[in-house]
Amino acid sequence: MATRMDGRQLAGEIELRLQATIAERLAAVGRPPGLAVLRVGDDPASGVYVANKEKACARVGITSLGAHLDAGSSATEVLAAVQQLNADTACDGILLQLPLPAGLDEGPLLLAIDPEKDADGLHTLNLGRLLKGEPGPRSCTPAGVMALLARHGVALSGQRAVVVGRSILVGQPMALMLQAADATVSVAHSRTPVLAALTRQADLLVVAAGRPRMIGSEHVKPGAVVIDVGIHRTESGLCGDVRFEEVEPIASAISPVPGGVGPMTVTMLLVNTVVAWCRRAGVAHDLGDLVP
Ligand SMILES: Nc1nc(=O)c2c([nH]1)NC[C@@H]1CN(c3ccc(C(=O)N[C@@H](CCC(=O)O)C(=O)O)cc3)C=[N+]21
Repeated sequence: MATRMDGRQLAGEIELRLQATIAERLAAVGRPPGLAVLRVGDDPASGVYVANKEKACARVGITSLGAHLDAGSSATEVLAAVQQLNADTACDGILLQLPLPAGLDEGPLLLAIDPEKDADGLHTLNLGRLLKGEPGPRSCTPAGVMALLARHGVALSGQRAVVVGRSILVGQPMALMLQAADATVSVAHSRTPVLAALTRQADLLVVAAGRPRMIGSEHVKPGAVVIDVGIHRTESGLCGDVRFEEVEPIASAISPVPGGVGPMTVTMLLVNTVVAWCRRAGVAHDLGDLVP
């Protein structure tokens, strides 16, 4: 039976660290950290995530500077909101909640975010920093996966890792972070021939394909570590990209949905915000084990 990789537990522990980091530096900086979640329209799933992020901010002492524009907003209006947050000295982190309503192109809007306030790590400059191994905010979901692996003592050097999914949000930065940790990484996607033949070679399997319950026992080498990044709302509740009940008996460790990667994503967003707050104030932080 596999070890369950409990993201809620680890997220809670990191939140305690953030709380202490903030409290110890509050006098030196002179104001609390601020995180703006910029939401456009009313995607119902986004509503839940935004609410989770705001609650987490309140727990650790980050001020939420939420901005909610209506679904019919023009690109110019969203851009103006981003620029206002860039200029706001009380704002250390900006997250543009995706997906945007149809008709709004996320590309130029993500590029408009001040890279030093890019709490999501999705700006081209920060993706480039990751590619080159330079410090900077890292994409929250893959950074959360790395923290979960470290916490469970999963050694990556010399291991074969397979990432299923090649999105800019998760798959691509995940592959780069695993390579930086000396894993040998393959990236599979919807056009990969004989997916199971590849995934069965993996010592570490990270599934971020966005297809409910697509990965089963036939895809997994006995003893592998399996990370499920998917989250889907179905009639029978939340599920991931992995058939948990099928894979758990053969894996050595597995992250559940919910309670695995999701809470870690939120926590890494807070970490990026607190690190940016320290950097902008010229104060040292103690979170270097979580983001470079
Ligand atoms: N710019 C941007 N950055 C994101 O990081 C981003 C985004 N847009 N758009 C949507 C996705 C999705 N996402 C999640 C965050 C938290 C949970 C989370 O807290 N999940 C809990 C349960 C949540 C529930 O109960 O519904 C868990 O897995 O245990 C899930 C998913 C961030 N995303």
